[in-house]
Amino acid sequence: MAVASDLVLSRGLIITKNPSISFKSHVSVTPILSKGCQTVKPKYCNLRTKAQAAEVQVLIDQENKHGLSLGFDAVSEGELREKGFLGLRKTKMVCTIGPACCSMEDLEKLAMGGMNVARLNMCHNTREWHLDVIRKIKQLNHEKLFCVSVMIDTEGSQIHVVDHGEPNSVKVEEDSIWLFTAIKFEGSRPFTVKANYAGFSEGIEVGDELVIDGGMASFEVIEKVGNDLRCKCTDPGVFLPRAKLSFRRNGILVERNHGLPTLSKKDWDDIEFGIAEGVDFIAMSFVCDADSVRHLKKYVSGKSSRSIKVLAKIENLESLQKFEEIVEASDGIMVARGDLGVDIPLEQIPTVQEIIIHVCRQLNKPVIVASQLLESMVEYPTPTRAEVADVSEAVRQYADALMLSGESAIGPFGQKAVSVLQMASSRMELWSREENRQSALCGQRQLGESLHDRIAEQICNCAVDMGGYLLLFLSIPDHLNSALLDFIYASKLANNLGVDAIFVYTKHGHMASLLSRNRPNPPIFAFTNDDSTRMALNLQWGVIPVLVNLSDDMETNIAKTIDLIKMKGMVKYGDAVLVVLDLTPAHVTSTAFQSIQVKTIV
Ligand SMILES: Nc1ncnc2c1ncn2[C@@H]1O[C@H](COP(=O)(O)OP(=O)(O)OP(=O)(O)O)[C@@H](O)[C@H]1O
Ligand SMILES: CC(=O)C(=O)O
Ligand SMILES: [K+]
Ligand SMILES: [Mg+2]
Repeated sequence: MAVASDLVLSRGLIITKNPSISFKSHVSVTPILSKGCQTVKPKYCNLRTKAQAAEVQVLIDQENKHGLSLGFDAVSEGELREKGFLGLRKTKMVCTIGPACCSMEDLEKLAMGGMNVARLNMCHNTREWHLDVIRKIKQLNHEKLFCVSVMIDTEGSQIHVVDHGEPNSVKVEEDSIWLFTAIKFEGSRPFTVKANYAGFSEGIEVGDELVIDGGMASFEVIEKVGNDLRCKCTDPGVFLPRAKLSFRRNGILVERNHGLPTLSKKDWDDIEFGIAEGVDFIAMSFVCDADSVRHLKKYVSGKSSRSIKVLAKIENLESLQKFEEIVEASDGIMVARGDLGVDIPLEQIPTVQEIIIHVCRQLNKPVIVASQLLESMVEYPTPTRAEVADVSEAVRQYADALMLSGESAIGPFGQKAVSVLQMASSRMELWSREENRQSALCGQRQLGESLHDRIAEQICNCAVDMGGYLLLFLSIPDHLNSALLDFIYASKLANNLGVDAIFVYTKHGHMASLLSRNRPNPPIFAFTNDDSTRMALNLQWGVIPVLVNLSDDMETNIAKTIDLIKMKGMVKYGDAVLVVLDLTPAHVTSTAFQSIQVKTIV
């Protein structure tokens, strides 16, 4: 670790003359080589001398005195130093936590690899197990300065297999006869399958088709005995544990809602538990309408003073049919391709995904693409080329986040899977930026050379562009319109001026999300004094949430945050920052305090 002559700053920053200094592999410890040594990353390490380091110390003291401190997470800080502003990954990563990655060490490795949100699927494991994982993540956030949000994903009401007589998968032979029942049986009983719900066969007729997991195997119903179904295999395959059952008549899905509520008693218990443990997101499985989402949102906001975001999972036909109203009612969406593929033909998934992502952006809701992104990595240490193409396509479509399921929960290569997501998304983001730049070049030629001239030019260009956007966003609720225009404007300005970063000061994260919605090239640093806003913004494309203590005097806040970031070596002389204000001091009632400024670091 550091030697006596090194200056150890806050948050693990060390100024050292020793280039061979070795650190425990912890990203928050960043050696900054002082004068006389080779500088590792000159662009972002502009702290060279002890005098400057002393200056930083003064600033940190000031920071403490004025109660203004920057809660940067260790991973973004490290990534920024290493790769610079434009190198920061924009697409967020959600990892499902399971037995393969629930130790403190494994969670830390996933966090260091860039996991933004940890997902707990309440279908599996015990309350104690979930509690243990949540506490570990909170402890890591606290002790190691990570910023990993926690999501619980409800079990929901769905017909699935609870027992097929074997611990693992079972082969299904052509023409074999099987009994599907809701009655529990002891030990192994060949050719018998227990479903989780007594009414699973309601409305089903002889001649209907019973499909396993959207096509893993198919049967014809040949006899109905009470609630049980006797079936003959027509398309051989395999039963996996927890396989899902659906029914088709003349090739069309038999839609049945079984009278089951979207949230069962167990789901409500899990939600209570999540609220009590301070989770950041609740993902609602098998949503069928907007009302259930509104109901849960209202319930949660009445129960918790923190803002907990409710995400609706689009994973059945009903949710697909009403998805616009569901998107509007929710705080975000998950394209749950696993179960969706049980309800709709697989070939429709890619277009459905693209449409959902598009609508989510239109309505300004973050969207996660989930399931089977790197499925082969549950078993193998490298992905298939097709999987990398799928990940890249989701990134190109500008999804906010990508999710790993079994790849991290049960697979031995979870960290590798995270790094594949990281590399594939960074690569595609770079490509998309280049593509956008090329298409922008086909339009107006940039005339101005100085920043001042470019600002004047861009104001005029953006005013024209805004006309086009107005048409595009007519379907957006009225209350969003005026704010939207400001932030479309800000994002376009940021892209066209080539600023290095956008700083937005925000309480509830709304303006940060409006900026993110426009997918600007520079990263969006969202400074907020609300911890739950910070954790919620973790899911949004291109947003790096930073916890900060803000005073009522915004100009001083801006000056101080820029100073602190500069002294931390994260911006350098000449960098241009677009500063967007969305914090109206308590004593001001108008929105006149919303502003956009371009600041050059001096
Ligand atoms: N906490 C856990 N304990 C044990 N196994 C888990 C856990 N979480 C996930 N898994 C396993 O990882 C695999 C993928 O997990 P995941 O929960 O994402 O499945 P899913 O079926 O796509 O989700 P959902 O049930 O919400 O549709 C499953 O095979 C599941 O058995
Ligand atoms: C993630 C999930 O629930 C699904 O894909 O079905
Ligand atoms: K679930
Ligand atoms: Mg599902």
